[in-house]
Amino acid sequence: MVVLANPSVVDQIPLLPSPGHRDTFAAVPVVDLSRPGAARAIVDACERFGFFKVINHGVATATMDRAESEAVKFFAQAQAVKDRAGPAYPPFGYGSKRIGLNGDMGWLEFLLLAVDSASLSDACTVPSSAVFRAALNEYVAAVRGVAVRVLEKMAEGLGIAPVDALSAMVTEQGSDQVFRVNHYPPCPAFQGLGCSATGFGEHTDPQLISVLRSNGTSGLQIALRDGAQWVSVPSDRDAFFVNVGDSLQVLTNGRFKSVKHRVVTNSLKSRVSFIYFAGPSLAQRIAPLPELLGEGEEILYKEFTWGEYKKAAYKTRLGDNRLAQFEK
Ligand SMILES: C=C1C[C@]23C[C@@]1(O)CC[C@H]2[C@@]12CC[C@H](O)[C@@](C)(C(=O)O1)[C@H]2[C@@H]3C(=O)O
Ligand SMILES: O=C(O)CCC(=O)C(=O)O
Ligand SMILES: [Fe+2]
Repeated sequence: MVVLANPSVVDQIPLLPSPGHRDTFAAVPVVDLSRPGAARAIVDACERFGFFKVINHGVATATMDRAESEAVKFFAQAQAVKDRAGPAYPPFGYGSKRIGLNGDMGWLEFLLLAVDSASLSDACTVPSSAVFRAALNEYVAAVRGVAVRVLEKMAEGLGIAPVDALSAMVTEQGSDQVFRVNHYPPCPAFQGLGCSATGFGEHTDPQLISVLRSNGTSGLQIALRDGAQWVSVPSDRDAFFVNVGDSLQVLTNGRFKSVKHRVVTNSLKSRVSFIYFAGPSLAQRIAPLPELLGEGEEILYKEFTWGEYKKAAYKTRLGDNRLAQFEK
């Protein structure tokens, strides 16, 4: 007989097939940010998968380790203490199991935080520990630097001038940057049954790009062939993983794919991930960049601002196709 750890809660979380060795995505595109071919490699990966791994990014291991160990300490606190840092919605803070406001549930707890310029927004006092905050601020400044370099290389690879054509959307005053720390505790309830609890259900990220770093526990999966196949991304705690978001799909008129991804929980090990979501200012117009349109190329999307898209996105469920309502 299988005894569920806490049936009332686990029962509300959808199940996914447990990943097997054959699902491993060994061919994750790897972009070496220190090499001249990076720009071309980024464009190629964004066209093929909307996803790639970044190595030789220059971020100190100590910066990543410090942020991770402080996050582990935060999540190890008593539930009542963590709840004082919540709720996550609206608009920022600690949350557990509920993702968004529309009924999505996952086997995780998280901190959802606003970023102003290159550090956590002072308007949000969570997390309150000065040591944790300092560690996250150092990490956020570094990962934002990686996002900016990736967007610069992307512009170069796409042949768009100036070099900051894309990155300026993130560095300009008022850009809408979000930082998320996810903790997926082990979920042994379904061990041996061929299924696992969903950590974070399938979705695309609405922003331009997201830059993810996790501890050594795998769980992230991406969809290939328009969702026909799910593959597991081998974890690499020294690398960053970049997702193309919906807004970048629109700016490139569908040339770059906003990648569907999800997280499957591990029955024995906990996963800790940091995700920096690079969004533009609310007023930023999101429409295919004229420089990227071929002669006579059909424009696939109605025009909108990031603010309009974000508002619409927050009314949707996680797995919804949020861009559908903006297609022509
Ligand atoms: C169900 C939801 C959670 C989300 C807002 C939404 O209504 C649809 C988009 C979701 C998402 C996915 C990527 C990021 O984790 C996130 C912060 C974002 O910008 O869009 C989440 C939203 C959230 O958790 O608030
Ligand atoms: O935690 C992860 O590894 C991915 C989570 C994610 O996709 C998200 O927070 O949008
Ligand atoms: Fe995501």
